[in-house]
Amino acid sequence: MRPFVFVNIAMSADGKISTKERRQVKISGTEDFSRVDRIKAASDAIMVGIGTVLADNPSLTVKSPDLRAERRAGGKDEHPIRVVVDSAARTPLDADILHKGTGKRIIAVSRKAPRERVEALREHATVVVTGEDSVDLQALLEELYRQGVRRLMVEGGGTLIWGLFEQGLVDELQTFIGNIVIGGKDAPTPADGEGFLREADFARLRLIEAVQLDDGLLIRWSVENR
Ligand SMILES: NC(=O)C1=CN([C@@H]2O[C@H](COP(=O)(O)OP(=O)(O)OC[C@H]3O[C@@H](n4cnc5c(N)ncnc54)[C@H](O)[C@@H]3O)[C@@H](O)[C@H]2O)C=CC1
Ligand SMILES: Nc1nc(O)c(N)c(N[C@@H]2O[C@H](COP(=O)(O)O)[C@@H](O)[C@H]2O)n1
Repeated sequence: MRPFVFVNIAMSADGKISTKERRQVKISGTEDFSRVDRIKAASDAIMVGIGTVLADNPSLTVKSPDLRAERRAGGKDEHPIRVVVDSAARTPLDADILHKGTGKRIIAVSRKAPRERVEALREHATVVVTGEDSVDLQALLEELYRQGVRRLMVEGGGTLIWGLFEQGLVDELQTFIGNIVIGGKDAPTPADGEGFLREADFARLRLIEAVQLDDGLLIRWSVENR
C-alpha cells in the first residue's frame, strides 16, 4: 500500500520551473501561493528532492496561522511531515527544512550514503534507508504509508517528479502556469530525467479542471495509467 501521491509544480508559460542555474523564481502569484498553502495544510506529508533543498533551501512549512491552527485543532502537527529524497545524505545540517517549524522530518537515503552523514542527520530527522545507489521510491512510499501518510504532496524538482512518473507512482498532477517566460534549453522542467522513449509508456492524463488564478492558469489532471 502507498499514499495518494499528487505533484504540485509551478512553471513558466514556456514550461520551465527555474532558471538554468537552478535559481528559484517566483512563478506563482498571491492566489496560487494561498492555494499551495491550503493543499500543503491538507496533506499528511510533503516531499522534495535533494536538488531542491540544495537550490532553494525551502522550509516547506504551512504559512497561514489559521491553517496551522486548524491542523492543531484536528490533532495534527502544525506542518505536514517533511520528506527529502536524498540518496547520498547530502542534506545540509543547517537546512531550513530541518530547523524551521515543528514536526517530523524524514530523510530518505540509499545504502551507499556515507555512514557518518547518516548519523549526523539522525540528530534532526528520521532516516529511512532504501535502495542501493539511489532511493527506492516505491519502497519509500510504502514506508510512508506504514508511518500513517495517506496523502502525499510532491513539490519537485524535475528529477524527482520524473522518477515518480517513470515508475507509475503519481496519481494527480497540479500545474500552475505563470505569466512569465524564462527560456533556456537547459532550464529545469516539471519532469526531467531521461524521459519516456516509447509513446506506449507516456503517462496519460485526464483533465479534472482548469482555473484562472491571477494572470496564470491552474490545471489539475489525474493520471490514468499509473
Ligand atoms: N517551480 C517550482 O514549483 C519548483 C521548482 N523547483 C526547482 O527545481 C530545481 C531542482 O530540481 P532538480 O535539480 O531536478 O532536483 P530534485 O529536487 O528533483 O532532486 C533530485 C535528486 O533527488 C535524488 N533522488 C534520489 N533518489 C531518486 C530517485 N529514485 N528518483 C529521482 N531522484 C532521486 C537524486 O539525488 C537527485 O539528484 C531547482 O531549480 C528548484 O528551484 C523545485 C521545486 C518546485
Ligand atoms: N508553487 C510554487 N510557486 C513558485 O513560484 C515557486 N517558486 C515554488 N517553489 C517551491 O516552493 C519552495 C519554497 O518553499 P518555502 O517557501 O521555503 O516553504 C521551493 O523550494 C519550491 O519547491 N512553488
